[in-house]
Amino acid sequence: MIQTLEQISTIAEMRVHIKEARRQGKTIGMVPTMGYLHEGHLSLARAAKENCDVVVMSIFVNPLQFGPNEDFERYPRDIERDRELARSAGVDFLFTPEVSEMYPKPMLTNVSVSHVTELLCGKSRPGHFDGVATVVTKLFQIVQPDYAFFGQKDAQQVAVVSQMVADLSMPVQIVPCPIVREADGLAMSSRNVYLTPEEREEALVLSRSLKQAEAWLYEGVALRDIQERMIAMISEMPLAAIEYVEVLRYPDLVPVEQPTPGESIIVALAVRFGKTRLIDNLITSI
Ligand SMILES: Nc1ncnc2c1ncn2[C@@H]1O[C@H](COP(=O)(O)OP(=O)(O)OP(=O)(O)O)[C@@H](O)[C@H]1O
Ligand SMILES: CC(C)(CO)[C@@H](O)C(=O)[O-]
Ligand code: BAL
Repeated sequence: MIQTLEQISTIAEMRVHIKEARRQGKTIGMVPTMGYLHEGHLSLARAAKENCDVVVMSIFVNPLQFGPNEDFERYPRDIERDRELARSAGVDFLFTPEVSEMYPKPMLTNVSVSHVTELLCGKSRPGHFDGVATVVTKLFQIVQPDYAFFGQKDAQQVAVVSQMVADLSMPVQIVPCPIVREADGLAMSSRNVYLTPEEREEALVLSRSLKQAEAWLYEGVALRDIQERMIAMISEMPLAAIEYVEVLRYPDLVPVEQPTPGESIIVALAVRFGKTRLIDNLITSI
């Protein structure tokens, strides 16, 4: 069957299609993104297609989640290419609102999740997760998905959105999906295009250090020592500037001395290479 895709840019039109899908008793899967699609995004769309009758992908670079000195203006955008990739991954509706459609007036409402937002990216990007929680709430209100697919590359985002959905009894199931990597281990990210060849080469230390951390974890190395060894390993790269390396319990993001068997542990990092901020993580248990 030929996959067709409809691009929609207004909330009103999106609602018409959602209403019709619901009338036909179809299940709706949503994949929220900021576009400039890569295999990571497409893996979410395919997972949605396997599990839902109708797949809605949103592409919206959300100004609310960017700090004043961050890359909102220069965030990569290519809607023509994205449309074709989304279609080939089984997306039925591509929701691409302008900022003026999503925020026609100054926003006086803010959705804020506490605790799990107070460290890692939440600490280094103040207000970021308020912006995420607010726009995700709004997208869920518009699309009313039964399932929403998020990548574990943004593991803290999964923890924040899952907490929000549980706390506010939102009628949607969050489906976390595994990190997709390049053949050499670099986690796929739209921001990888910013990297110079030298920065990209050095950035391989991130996935390498996470693999090493996993081995140390199984050997019973203390979590604090794992953190210190990773910092030493990444610091050997002249172009790397570490924002954080943390080992915490997941998904509540609480520091623990040593993991107990079966308990999920996240090793999470954010490191800058030149102007590019990369994140990566590993979630595992002993
Ligand atoms: N490598 C990846 N593997 C799996 N999911 C991913 C990957 N990269 C992004 N995603 C997921 O895609 C969704 C949209 O993310 P987003 O559009 O911010 O892409 P991104 O590549 O993470 O961008 P950036 O790294 O520049 O923030 C999120 O749920 C995110 O976790
Ligand atoms: C979930 C999201 C689309 C909200 O803007 C964004 O944070 C992202 O792309 O991960
Ligand atoms: N994937 C997280 C979106 C952001 O960096 O703003």
